[in-house]
Amino acid sequence: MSKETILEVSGLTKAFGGLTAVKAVDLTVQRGEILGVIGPNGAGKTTFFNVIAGSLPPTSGSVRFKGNDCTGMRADRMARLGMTRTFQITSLFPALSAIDNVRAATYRHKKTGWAAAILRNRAWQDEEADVDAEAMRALEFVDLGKRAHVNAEALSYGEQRRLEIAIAIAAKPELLLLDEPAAGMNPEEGQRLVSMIKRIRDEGISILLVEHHMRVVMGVCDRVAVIDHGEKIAEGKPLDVVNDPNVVRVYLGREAVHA
Ligand SMILES: Nc1ncnc2c1ncn2[C@@H]1O[C@H](COP(=O)(O)OP(=O)(O)OP(=O)(O)O)[C@@H](O)[C@H]1O
Repeated sequence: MSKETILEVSGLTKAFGGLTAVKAVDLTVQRGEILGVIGPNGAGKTTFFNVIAGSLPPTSGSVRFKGNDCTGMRADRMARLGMTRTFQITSLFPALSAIDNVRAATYRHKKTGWAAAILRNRAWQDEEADVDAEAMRALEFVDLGKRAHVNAEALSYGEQRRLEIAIAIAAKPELLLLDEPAAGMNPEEGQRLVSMIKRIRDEGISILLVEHHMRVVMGVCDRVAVIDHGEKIAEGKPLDVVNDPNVVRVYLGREAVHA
């Protein structure tokens, strides 16, 4: 593994009974890059993402993060190592404010235990102030600073999706895994998302992005890997990949490659 490599996925395979959704996929993410994984409906993107993120155990293959074998490691342990993922909106607490949603997630990474929380000692108070400041910084980063005290259920769809990202970056990851962040977004929200993802990378966070929307992938990724029927069929710079005959063939008849 080169010293620039932050994530190395080797021979990753996931079978559900007789159906192999991910077939021996190799992939690396270099530190500081935005890598996109695309593919048509049912190609295996979500399964691939969930296996890397520790939400599904692989059938075979390995996932190494910063040189550590973290194959099948639970998401909370991965977060402590520096790799966080976004969850779908369903994981938000609807009746909690945006900032309390971020705080709730941040508590998982706190150093002081429950005893300190009961005693409300100095260490606990210091950490409370840190959590508040970090949560607000994360919200401001995704342009939700002014909506911090609005309940998650009252946020617009696009705002809820940005809140998911705030929750993931509040943990201060070195690698962020984004699960179809543009799903359901209108073009304006998609454009906003693209600049936000670039800003996150400019903070020094590497990004693996699984995404269906070609426009978002083209606008933001340094490199793209294409999955079809669970196999990686192409990999390279976005413009090279969309002109790859294999990719054109896979997308033809299903959706426009440049859409
Ligand atoms: N838990 C599961 N049990 C059985 N089959 C599954 C399961 N999850 C996914 N599959 C199957 O694995 C294949 C890949 O699905 P997956 O959701 O990973 O694709 P995808 O590329 O993310 O698709 P989409 O873009 O539509 O979300 C599909 O044939 C799907 O039906």
